[in-house]
Amino acid sequence: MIKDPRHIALNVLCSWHKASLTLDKSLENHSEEISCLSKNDKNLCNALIFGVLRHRESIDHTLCAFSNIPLIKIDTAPLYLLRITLFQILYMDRIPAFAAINTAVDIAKKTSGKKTAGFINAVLRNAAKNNSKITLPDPKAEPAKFISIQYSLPLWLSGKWNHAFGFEKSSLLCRQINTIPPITLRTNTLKIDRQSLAQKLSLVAKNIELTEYADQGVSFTNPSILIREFEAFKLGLFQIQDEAAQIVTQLLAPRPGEKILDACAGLGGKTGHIAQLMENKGIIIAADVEPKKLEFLESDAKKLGIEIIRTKPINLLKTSIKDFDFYFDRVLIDAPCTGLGVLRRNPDAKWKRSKNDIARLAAKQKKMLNAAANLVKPGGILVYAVCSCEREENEEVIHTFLNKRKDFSIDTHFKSNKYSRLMTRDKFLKTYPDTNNMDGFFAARLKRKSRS
Ligand SMILES: C[S@@+](CC[C@H](N)C(=O)[O-])C[C@H]1O[C@@H](n2cnc3c(N)ncnc32)[C@H](O)[C@@H]1O
Repeated sequence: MIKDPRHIALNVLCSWHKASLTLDKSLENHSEEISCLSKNDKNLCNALIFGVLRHRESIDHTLCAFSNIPLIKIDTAPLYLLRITLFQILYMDRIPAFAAINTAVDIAKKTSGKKTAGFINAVLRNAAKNNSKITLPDPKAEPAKFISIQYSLPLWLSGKWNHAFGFEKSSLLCRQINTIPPITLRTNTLKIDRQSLAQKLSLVAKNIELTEYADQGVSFTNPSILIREFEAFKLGLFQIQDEAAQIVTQLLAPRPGEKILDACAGLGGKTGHIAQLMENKGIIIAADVEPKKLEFLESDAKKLGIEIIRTKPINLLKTSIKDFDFYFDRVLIDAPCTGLGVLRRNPDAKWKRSKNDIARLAAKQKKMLNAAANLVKPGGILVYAVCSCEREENEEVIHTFLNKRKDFSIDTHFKSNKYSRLMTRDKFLKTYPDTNNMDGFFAARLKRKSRS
């Protein structure tokens, strides 16, 4: 079994790159090798994988200047080995350049042969010596290109953000996306209060803070052990969830005794929160097109002490009210989306998403919102949410919906002083990593007209 953290990082990145895998899946496929590493080596392996994915475009800009072979013609394994090693040289100060290069050459000999190892050695030594001479595009003349290289964003996306948000906001957003986010969780108030949980966490993590906008959130850094090994986790005292995701459920504002549909429940991050706000009284139907996710959700709900969830595998696009016994007081549709609002946590997505994905998912979101709307009772509430800041997946979905569905309107009467600063003038919830230090989310709270 491979024991070097750099070699394992290389394997994780190569299998992520070659197959249509998410980074999480690729990490899971290599979990046996990773679990045998010491704590320090695990941290290094993680830092290399995430670091390369965060800074890939900037690294490639430097590599291009020192490689006599165009990067597109270099095989995946040597290319990622170059990226991993250059990341260590440019962004980490704990490993001397010569040591990082020697290790890369050793790995290259094993994985790609002597000739490639020689090429890697030459490119890296040259890059280590001369990287300070590299220049960036002029931000005034080529703003999108500058953002793309300086902050490592694919050019199509830097162009889109520069157009949508302007140069300054895009730069701040990109800078924040490349930082390591705090870990945020939501207290399971069915079992413990937030203060007591924070106290327990202070034994195993640093920089414990109560979130400002989410009522039950706690954030922290530097866990001393894996989170799944926290005693509080094993006891079901919390669920990991970003502050923005918690606010979405606060916007739904479910009450005890109601009937709620979580139409895209996934692994149940928001379902658990709904149950808490309902004080474990009423009915929640947790639906998703992937039954495997619902199996996980069920076992997690048991651990959290929730008794009011019924799971239902459905394709929302092929569902009507006949598939349910009743209309719902509230429906949450946390729709499948590009995930471009959570690049800080999932930097792999920026290299796998494309412009077409935005259009394709926006079309699906419109259909799903319409289908979910048919399940809301007159006078009931429908919340649409996505973890993306793209207009096509945000306002455009809602405007298309409201143009067609005259039986719905934006619920302007809902008041929450606590997070009114996060609401736009049109009463949409919008969060950004740079301005709010949260994931980028969009949510709209809609109300179905009562029968007159
Ligand atoms: C953004 S995720 C939901 C995350 C979840 N609500 C949470 O907070 O953990 C979107 C979910 O929609 C589900 N989905 C995609 N297409 C669907 C469809 N046609 N019908 C029902 N669910 C669907 C996906 O399987 C995925 O779990």
